[in-house]
Amino acid sequence: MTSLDTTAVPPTVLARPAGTAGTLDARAVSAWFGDRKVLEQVSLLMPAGQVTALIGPSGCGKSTFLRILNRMHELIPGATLAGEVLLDGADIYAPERRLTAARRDIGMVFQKPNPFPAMSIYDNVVAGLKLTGVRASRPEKDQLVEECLTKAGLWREVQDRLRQPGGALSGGQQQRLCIARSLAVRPKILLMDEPCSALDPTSTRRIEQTVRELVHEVTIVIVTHNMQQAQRVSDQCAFFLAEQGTPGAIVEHGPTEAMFSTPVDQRTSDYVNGRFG
Ligand SMILES: Nc1ncnc2c1ncn2[C@@H]1O[C@H](COP(=O)(O)OP(=O)(O)OP(=O)(O)O)[C@@H](O)[C@H]1O
Repeated sequence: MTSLDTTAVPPTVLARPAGTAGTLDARAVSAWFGDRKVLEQVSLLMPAGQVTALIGPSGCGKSTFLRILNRMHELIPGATLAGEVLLDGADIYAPERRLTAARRDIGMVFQKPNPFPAMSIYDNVVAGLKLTGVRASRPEKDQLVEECLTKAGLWREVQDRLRQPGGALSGGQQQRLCIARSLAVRPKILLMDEPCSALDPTSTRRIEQTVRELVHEVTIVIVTHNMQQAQRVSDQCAFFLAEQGTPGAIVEHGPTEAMFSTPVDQRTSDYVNGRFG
C-alpha cells in the first residue's frame, strides 16, 4: 500500500456523518418466484429525506418490492428480478457493488421486532457494526449507542439498564431497539415492513413519531396496511394492486395528501376509502 492508496483502507462507518439521507430510484422492477411473476415494471422515485408509504391489498407485492430495495429478494430460492434500483444514482445490483455495501446503506426493520433476545440492549445496538466489518473503540461505541437509542426514542427508558437483555423489553421497545440497531451503521435509507402491526396503539404512535423525527437524516420507505398511519407518517404514497391473478403494479403514486383527498384512479379512491382490501 502506498501513501496515496486510500482505497485500501475502508472508511469507518463512524466517520460517516449522520444526516446523509439518500435517494432511491426503482426503475422498471419486475419480480418472479419461480416462473410466477409477482411484480410488473414497478418504477418509483423515493426522494431523500421523505417518507414513502407503500399501500395496497394483501399479496400485491409490497414486501417483495421492499426486499428488492435492499437485495434481500435474491436470497429467496427461485426468486429473480429485472430492472434497476439506483441509490443516489448508482445501481445497487451492479456487479462490482458488494452486497454488504447495499445492506449497510439500506437498513431494514421487520414486522415482528427481532432483537437478539439474549444479547444486551447495548450489544444489540452495536451488533450491526460487526456484521458489516466495522471496528469501533469503546468510547465510539458508547457514543453511538446513546445517539442511536436517543434517535429511536428509547434512550431515556433504557439508559440505566443497557446491560439487560434486549428480549426483556416490551414489544414496542424492542421495535425501537431494532430501529436503533439499524441506525448504528448510519444507513442512507431505512425500509420498514409493517413495523407497527404487532404493536399496541401507544407503541404505534411512538414509532410513528420516531419515523417523522428520523426522516431528516434517513429516507424511509414503509409498508403499511393502516391508512391512517400512511396519512400520519408519509410524504408520498404508492398504491400497489395485483388484479385477478396479474402481477402487482403501481396504480398511482403521489403526495400523500392528494392520494387521499383527490386520487386520480377510481381503484385508489376505493382502496383508501376502505371499499376493498
Ligand atoms: N417466498 C415466496 N415464495 C413464493 N411466492 C411468494 C413468496 N413470497 C411472496 N410470494 C408471493 O408473491 C406475491 C406478493 O407477495 P408479497 O408478500 O410481496 O405481497 P404483500 O403486498 O407484501 O402482501 P401482505 O400485505 O399480505 O404482506 C404473493 O402472491 C405471494 O404469495
